[in-house]
Amino acid sequence: MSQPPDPTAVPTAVDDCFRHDDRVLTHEEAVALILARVPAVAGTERVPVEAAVGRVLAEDIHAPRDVPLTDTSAVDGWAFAHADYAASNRLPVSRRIMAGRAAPDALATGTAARIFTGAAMPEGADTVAMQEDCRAEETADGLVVVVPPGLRPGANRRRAGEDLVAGALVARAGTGLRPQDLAAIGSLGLAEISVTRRLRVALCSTGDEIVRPGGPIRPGEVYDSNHVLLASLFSRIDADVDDLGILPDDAGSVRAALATAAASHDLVLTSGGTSRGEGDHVADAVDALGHRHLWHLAVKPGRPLSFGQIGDCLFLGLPGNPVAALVGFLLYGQPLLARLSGRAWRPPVRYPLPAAFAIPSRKTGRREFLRGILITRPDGSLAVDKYARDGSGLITGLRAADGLVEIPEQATSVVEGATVAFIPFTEFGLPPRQTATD
Ligand SMILES: Nc1nc2c(c(=O)[nH]1)N[C@H]1C(S)=C(S)[C@@H](COP(=O)(O)OP(=O)(O)OC[C@H]3O[C@@H](n4cnc5c(N)ncnc54)[C@H](O)[C@@H]3O)O[C@H]1N2
Ligand code: MOO
Repeated sequence: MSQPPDPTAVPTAVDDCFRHDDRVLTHEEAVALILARVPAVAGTERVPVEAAVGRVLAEDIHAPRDVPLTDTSAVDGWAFAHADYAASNRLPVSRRIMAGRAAPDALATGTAARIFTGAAMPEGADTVAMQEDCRAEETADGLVVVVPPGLRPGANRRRAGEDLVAGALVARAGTGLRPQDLAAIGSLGLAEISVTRRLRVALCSTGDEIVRPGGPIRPGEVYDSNHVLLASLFSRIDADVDDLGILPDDAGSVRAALATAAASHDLVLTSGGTSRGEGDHVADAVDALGHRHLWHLAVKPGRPLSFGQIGDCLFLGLPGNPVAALVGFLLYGQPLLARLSGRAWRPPVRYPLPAAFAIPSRKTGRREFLRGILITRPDGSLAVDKYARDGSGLITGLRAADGLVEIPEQATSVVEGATVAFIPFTEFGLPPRQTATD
């Protein structure tokens, strides 16, 4: 059993008010502690805008000009001054304006311009009629367009700057860049932006019983599914990941591996070896080399999750049970990684849904995250069921689930039909379930 660390070993940068040596933290306390403790890495780099998805913006971006640059037509049709149309809905066509041409001269009063989607509106025109609604007539004096009544002033016109106004703050430093953010930045004409540097993460599994897939397995051994899980999660995250392999249940080896890893990484992430078994040396190694800021949560699964630091390198120790490893990563690893990469973080959205299950009685005092399966009821409304078996070793339940159902600490039971909080896995950036069923 690990002892609380010597307070004198606390790094000077660490604020002692966050020490929680002698009690189990709640979910909220643990997230708050992680957010308070984790500094953003220093260092930025410039990258092409189209290669920046998932990166964290390191500069504020202002619009250097209006988008769109000028008033443009939103449809193929005819452009005119609404005042002229109000006087007569038969307008001689005086010109033709294609998209991509320089801003045309002012439109002659009392006439219409043939115009196409995206073309700059001529000065004097403020309204566009869709071609499907109009009739073009050849007359002795040339082409005339007959526009139906009822068009409001400004119809089918896109205003200059209606998407982004020159000078506006388009994206703040700390934004996690999505394709639509990059489209906005591209619309400003920027080809490169500054982003925070990629994180350096070391990943390792622990335990003498763990073996890597691809080789033989003997009785008592377990294939290293957590490595597959975590490596896959990191493939979607802006980080360079080093695989440290499997640490044996040997105190000296674990300590040496963690010390070496901490010297060259921003984060060491382990799975297994966090609880109090005799072969569980990870926590002791972190205590000896650095400091644990939290261990033991009033949360199921994930109770023995630990978080700390070795020098400037952060440490997150996920429990070995695969369900606890994933839930721990999503609930605590994600805010940690967000903060470390300088990205703004918000708690995942909880959707209130009726429970399609019941829990007649439960142990209070800990928050529980169940595997939740969305179901559509006969009346078409949504509800959430729970995966039938709660075991923390069941990867099957993680695969069947669409997300997590959060049961609060004080709940003594859950009644079928009661509203529960459902967090879709998509809230954590995971893809939706797409299991082939036939
Ligand atoms: N006496 C107590 N025993 C346990 C406690 C406790 O508080 N007191 N907590 C239980 C809980 S909750 C969990 S979760 C586990 C976590 O234990 P560890 O983090 O120390 O993990 P291990 O003991 O190494 O392994 C637990 C379980 O997970 C399997 N495992 C481990 N690594 C992997 C991997 N890379 N891939 C797949 N599966 C893995 C391992 O074989 C074990 O079955 O402790 C409880 N016990
Ligand atoms: O983290 Mo353990 O059950 O809570 O698997």
